[in-house]
Amino acid sequence: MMPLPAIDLLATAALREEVMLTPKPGLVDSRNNGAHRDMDLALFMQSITAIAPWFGRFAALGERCADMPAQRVLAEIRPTGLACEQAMFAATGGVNTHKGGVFSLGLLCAAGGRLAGRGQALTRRGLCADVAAICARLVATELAGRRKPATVGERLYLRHGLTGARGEAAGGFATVRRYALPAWDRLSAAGADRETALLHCLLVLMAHNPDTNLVSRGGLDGLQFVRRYARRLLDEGWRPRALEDMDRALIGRNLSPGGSADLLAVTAVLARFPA
Ligand SMILES: CC(C)(COP(=O)(O)OP(=O)(O)OC[C@H]1O[C@@H](n2cnc3c(N)ncnc32)[C@H](O[C@H]2O[C@H](COP(=O)(O)OP(=O)(O)OP(=O)(O)O)[C@@H](O)[C@H]2O)[C@@H]1O)[C@@H](O)C(=O)NCCC(=O)NCCS
Ligand SMILES: Nc1ncnc2[nH]cnc12
Repeated sequence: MMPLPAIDLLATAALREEVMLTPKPGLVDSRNNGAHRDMDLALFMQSITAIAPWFGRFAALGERCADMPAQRVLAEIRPTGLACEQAMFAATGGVNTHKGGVFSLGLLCAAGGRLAGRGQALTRRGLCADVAAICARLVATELAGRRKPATVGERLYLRHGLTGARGEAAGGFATVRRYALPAWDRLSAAGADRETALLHCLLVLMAHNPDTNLVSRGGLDGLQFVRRYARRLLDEGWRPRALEDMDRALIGRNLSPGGSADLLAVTAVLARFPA
């Protein structure tokens, strides 16, 4: 059994694999820029190159915080997260390519460092439980307690009660664990190729994930449109051509499921580990 690459290398590889996966409805890929005027494949690759070294820092920080109570860890790693975000913005000329990806995958790398620091094997359950413990108070402290929203996510919480990336992390990536990973395991066991399994997982995520990007661009109707479309393809079966049709439909509505794209990268990392 080959030893697993370190979780920080898996996170970087997952971001590259996600953006190269094609055809992804509404998202940047090797075929087009989806519903985006301000970013393309080259910019995403520049963003990933800038972010990559920071995943190792998250993991090293996690190892140093291995014995710290989980609820204190976020304050320890947030400055690194914000610095990583700044490195991303410097590389992209201020375009938000991976803000959510930095948050979700940074937490996963920090959790991996904490488990390793405690001499524990990295498992899907252990990684997700530690992320949930680190983020347990995040929604209450950063969303519920805020009156003046500073970001899209905070505005959508006040307006619709959507918790976005924070809620997904506080739930230990529940959408990934309940829907995407079972789909991945089922397709992999059935012999599906990796690209087909990833595209299927993206549809599963789009069908279930309350993606704040979709709501900020198209309101709750936009989110519902994408969820229903994804569920129909999952029910009827899909071919790449059907995804190209869905891509045209989302572009026509300026809809981009960026949150689900991030969770696909989270799925690709967790899929490497035993349950
Ligand atoms: C904790 C923060 C990251 C929270 O930020 P915010 O208050 O903005 O909260 P969210 O709305 O939750 O959005 C953050 C990004 O997370 C992705 N996302 C959205 N919904 C979900 C979900 N349900 N589950 C998981 N992830 C979700 C999404 O990111 C992706 O989409 C962005 C690109 O799409 P685009 O439409 O282009 O976005 P914009 O440019 O903003 O819109 P346009 O102008 O183009 O129309 C890209 O970010 C993808 O990654 C959401 O955007 C933050 O406050 C924070 O703390 N950051 C610091 C990092 C940190 O703390 N790290 C510490 C842990 S190591
Ligand atoms: N491929 C992609 N296109 C648009 N937004 C994204 N956010 C993360 N991955 C993305």
